[in-house]
Amino acid sequence: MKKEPVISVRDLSYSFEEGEGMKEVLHGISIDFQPAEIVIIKGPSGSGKTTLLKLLGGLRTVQEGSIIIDGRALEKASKQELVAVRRGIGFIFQAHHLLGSLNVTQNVMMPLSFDPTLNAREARLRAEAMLKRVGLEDHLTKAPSKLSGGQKQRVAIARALVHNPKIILADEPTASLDGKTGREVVEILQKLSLESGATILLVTHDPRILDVADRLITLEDGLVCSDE
Ligand SMILES: Nc1ncnc2c1ncn2[C@@H]1O[C@H](COP(=O)(O)OP(=O)(O)OP(=O)(O)O)[C@@H](O)[C@H]1O
Repeated sequence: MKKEPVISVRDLSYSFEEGEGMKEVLHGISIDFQPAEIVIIKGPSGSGKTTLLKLLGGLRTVQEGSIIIDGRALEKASKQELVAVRRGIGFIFQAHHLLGSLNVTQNVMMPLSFDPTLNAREARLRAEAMLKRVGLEDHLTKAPSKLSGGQKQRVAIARALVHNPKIILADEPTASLDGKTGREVVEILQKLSLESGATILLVTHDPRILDVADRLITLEDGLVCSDE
């Protein structure tokens, strides 16, 4: 039996305003992503990787074509539905966007604040358990500014995964890290996705982490030029 894709993209095009006109940067992309797949999206600078990831995460509006996530078409979704889609996704970005005014555990608790079934104590215990899984049990009450780059990125991973998302979108998660630390961060991500069955889409230029992928997609000039 064929599995239902978690994300289905059809004939997706996207343009940015440029001067008086528009510049198309994605030209009719069609791809399916399956449950529990780890997919790396690579390609030259400017090929449209980040734009694609942002569209998939509901962070940009679909202009042309279709994106279906868990049966819901983003191009037809209301603002409220888009918020619900975004909350079901774990985002990890190069600049990890940790809040400096909150400690490590409080940062990881943030996505749980939308879950009405959890009280604050349960949310804290969940966040602490997640931080333990990424090896940060000794840093629970520290300010993010007191952590190394690799540790901050592990906090960002814990925060992205604490609400058990089915989809994790990561944009250059190892870009600011040295080779060894970058590798560790990606291996943690891989281990956690194997445990939870989440689909991971990871945009990267980092050749050292390509082997964690089940599937490698190359974008060039806004088109999928290989998918293997
Ligand atoms: N906010 C924006 N306004 C106008 N043009 C943009 C904007 N963001 C991206 N672009 C253009 O869209 C194209 C695709 O950009 P995108 O960031 O998706 O590429 P990328 O493959 O992720 O690049 P990189 O590897 O350098 O991050 C580029 O030509 C870029 O200049």
